[in-house]
Amino acid sequence: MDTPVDVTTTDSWTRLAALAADLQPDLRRWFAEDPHRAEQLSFDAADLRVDLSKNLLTPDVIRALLDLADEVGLERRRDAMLAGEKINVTEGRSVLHTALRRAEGDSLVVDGEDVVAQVHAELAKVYAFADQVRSGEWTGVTGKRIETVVNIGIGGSDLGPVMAYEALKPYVQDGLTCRFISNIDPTDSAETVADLDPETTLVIVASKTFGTLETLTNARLVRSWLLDTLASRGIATDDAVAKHFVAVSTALDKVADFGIDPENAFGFWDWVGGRYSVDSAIGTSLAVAIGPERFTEFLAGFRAMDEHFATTPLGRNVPALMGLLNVFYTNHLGAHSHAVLPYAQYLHRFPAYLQQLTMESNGKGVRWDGSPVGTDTGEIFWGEPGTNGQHAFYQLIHQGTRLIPADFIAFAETAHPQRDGEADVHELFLANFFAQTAALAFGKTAEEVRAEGTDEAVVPARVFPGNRPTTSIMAAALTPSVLGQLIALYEHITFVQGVVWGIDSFDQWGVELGKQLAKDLTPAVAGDADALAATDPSTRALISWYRAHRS
Ligand SMILES: O=P(O)(O)OC[C@H]1O[C@](O)(CO)[C@@H](O)[C@@H]1O
Repeated sequence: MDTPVDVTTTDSWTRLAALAADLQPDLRRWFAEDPHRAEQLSFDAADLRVDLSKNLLTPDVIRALLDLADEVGLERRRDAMLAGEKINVTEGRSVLHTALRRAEGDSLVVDGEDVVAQVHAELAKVYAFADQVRSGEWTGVTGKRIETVVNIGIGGSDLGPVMAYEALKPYVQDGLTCRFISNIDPTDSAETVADLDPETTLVIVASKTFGTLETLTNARLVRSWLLDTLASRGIATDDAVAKHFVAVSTALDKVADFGIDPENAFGFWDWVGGRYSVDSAIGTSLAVAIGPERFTEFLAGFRAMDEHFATTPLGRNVPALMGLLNVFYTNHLGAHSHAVLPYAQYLHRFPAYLQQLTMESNGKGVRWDGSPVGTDTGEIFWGEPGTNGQHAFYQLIHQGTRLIPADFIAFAETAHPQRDGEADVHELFLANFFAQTAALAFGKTAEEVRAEGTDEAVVPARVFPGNRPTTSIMAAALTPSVLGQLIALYEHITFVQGVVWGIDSFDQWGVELGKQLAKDLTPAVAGDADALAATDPSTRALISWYRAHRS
């Protein structure tokens, strides 16, 4: 195991701290003094156009960030990940989500297995299944074709599939719909199946471990709903589970224990983290919805970004630059959170997806060798689609006291071109996208406010300080390939930050204690007096209050 570099002891870290202390952000002046700024800080990464010029970047800061990458061995660690070295040290695993999108015929041998060949063998099974469902060859017990696919999973087994399904709605086959159940709140499953016909419903139970309480509970609830409803119609249910349930997991033995025929199960591998798995068989619901051809394009998009990340010199390498920049904001300029603002309604679940990707990956307090990190790690990712956010929280980004770097994402084309009189509505939308980053960067001075004849008493309230950093990401259209590119971009940004901080971005031990305690507390919640007595005073009082108030 490599010893992580303590980033705070590097020369470039010290230089960055000094640069940050002396930094007098002035985007108006920086653009005025350098007519090439926009062009020099805009990059192409696969089909994405990424403009970093409205960030608080100076040539000295860029140089120091690139030196930092050097000092922490970013390229070496990237190459180690891509080659399948066991860089997930706390779990002793390789980190090979990039192998999920390697081209057919490529080869990558890890522990004696060609993982790319394994990936394509499993993809072929997923595609054959998707084709059967889409063509109507796969039917339910009464011979009806499938109209609704219900994916039951949580975390990475839910957020990726639901986000991508929502993003790619225009590509979904007519007559097919996907729904998603994740929460153990019984409301989620009850509401989701309430108006479904079990005869035309297919359930995908998606769980890497097949041991997740929420997913298995929901799967049992939906199985009971399906069997009971069929039985109430006088339909024999002997084959119902086989016809209406399939599974995706790395634990195919547990799938069989649940009662799902392993023939109807799609596998993946422990070298894929849950939050990095939407492009594995975990994306089966998406593959059914958009079809194998589009799913292949989705994977090709990831691959194009992987190639950019793997081969582009760091000075033009977009995930590297964005990851390094995020470190600068977090550790040297005091930013705590990061907004992601897609100007695309179809990306409305993208911020939620990124929350798991970035915060489960980089919310760590020790390095991969167990030593404490000497600096802040992890950013709090959040966001909503534009323009909804503009009328809700942008006030704080424009005029608040906190520094909130923001990524704006937009597409040249819309799936729904419409006119409102003379106006092209997509252009009205894009005008907002362009306006917001300009307003955040350049602000409005007191003189400009006064020049509008504003009453002096309210001038301060109407000043926009500007110098609020943004990154603009654009693509021609939100296609399956472009979505894959966007996801891979953020996967690699997350990786870069993790390398700088010296942490294992691929474990998630921080979720375990709560799970364990929930299990331990279940008897107390159900009324076991001894179990209740063993809890702490606050928890005991809360559970007692609950027991006194339940109906
Ligand atoms: O796919 P599984 O094994 O059900 O896990 C679901 C999610 O739970 C977590 O392990 C966190 O508890 C995530 O990392 C994961 O995506």
